Amino acid sequence: MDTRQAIRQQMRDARRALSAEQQTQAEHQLATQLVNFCALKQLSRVALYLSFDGEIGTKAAIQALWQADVQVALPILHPFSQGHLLFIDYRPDTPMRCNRYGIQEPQLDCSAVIPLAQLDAIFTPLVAFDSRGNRLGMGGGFYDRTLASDHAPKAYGLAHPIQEQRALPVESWDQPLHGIITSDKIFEL
Ligand SMILES: Nc1nc2c(c(=O)[nH]1)N(C=O)[C@@H](CNc1ccc(C(=O)N[C@@H](CCC(=O)O)C(=O)O)cc1)CN2
Ligand SMILES: Nc1ncnc2c1ncn2[C@@H]1O[C@H](COP(=O)(O)OP(=O)(O)OP(=O)(O)O)[C@@H](O)[C@H]1O
Repeated sequence: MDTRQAIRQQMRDARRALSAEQQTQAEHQLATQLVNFCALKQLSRVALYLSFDGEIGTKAAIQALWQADVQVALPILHPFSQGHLLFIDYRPDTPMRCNRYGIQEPQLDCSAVIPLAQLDAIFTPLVAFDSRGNRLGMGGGFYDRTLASDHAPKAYGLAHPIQEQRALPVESWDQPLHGIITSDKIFEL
C-alpha cells in the first residue's frame, strides 16, 4: 500500500472512531466557525457538501448559513464528464438522491447549476490536511480537478482536528487550500 493510501486508511478509521457525542459537538462548533468566517469574509454564496464516513458534520452549518442569508451549493457527480463535479443551489426543499458512493446529493436540475465563477468560496471535504494547506481527499481527484479551473474561488478544507498530519506527501496535480477550518481552529494561508 502506498503512503497516501496508508494515510487515507488511518485517517478514515480515526474519524469514524469518534463518538456520537464528539461528532455532535464538532458539528455545532463548525457551524459557529463557518457563520463567523462567512460574515468576516463577506461570502454570500458558498459550496459545502453533505458529510459521510466520519467527516465533520455540515448539516448544522448549512442550517446556520441559511439563517444568515448565505446561499449554499452542493456538489453532484457530473452526469457525463467523469471525475468532475457540478455545483447545485441547495435549499430546504431541494429534491435529493443517493449517488454511486452512497452520498446524498441534489437531483440534477440544470436551472439550479451554479457556475464556479459565481461561488465566493468552496468548502471541501478532506481525509487529511497539513498546516501548509495540503489536502488529501478520498482519491477520486474530484476537488483537484475543480480547483484547477481558472474560475475556481478560494477553497477551504473542513475537518476534525485529528485529521491534521505533520507533512503530507504532495503530487503534481494536488491543489493547495487557502485555509483549513476545524471545530477549534482556523488555519489561513
Ligand atoms: N461528503 C463528501 N462528498 C463528496 C466527496 C467527499 O469526499 N465527501 N467527494 C470528494 O471527492 C466526491 C466523492 N468522492 C468519493 C470518492 C471515493 C469514495 C469512496 O468511498 N471510495 C471507496 C471505493 C468505492 C468505489 O470505488 O466504489 C473507498 O475508497 O473505499 C467516496 C467518495 C464528491 N462528494
Ligand atoms: N486537474 C486534473 N486533471 C486530470 N486528472 C487529475 C487532476 N487532478 C487530479 N487528477 C487525477 O485524479 C486522481 C486522484 O487524485 P488524488 O488521489 O489526489 O485525489 P484526492 O484529492 O484524494 O480526491 P478528491 O479531490 O476527490 O477528494 C489522480 O490519479 C490524478 O491523476
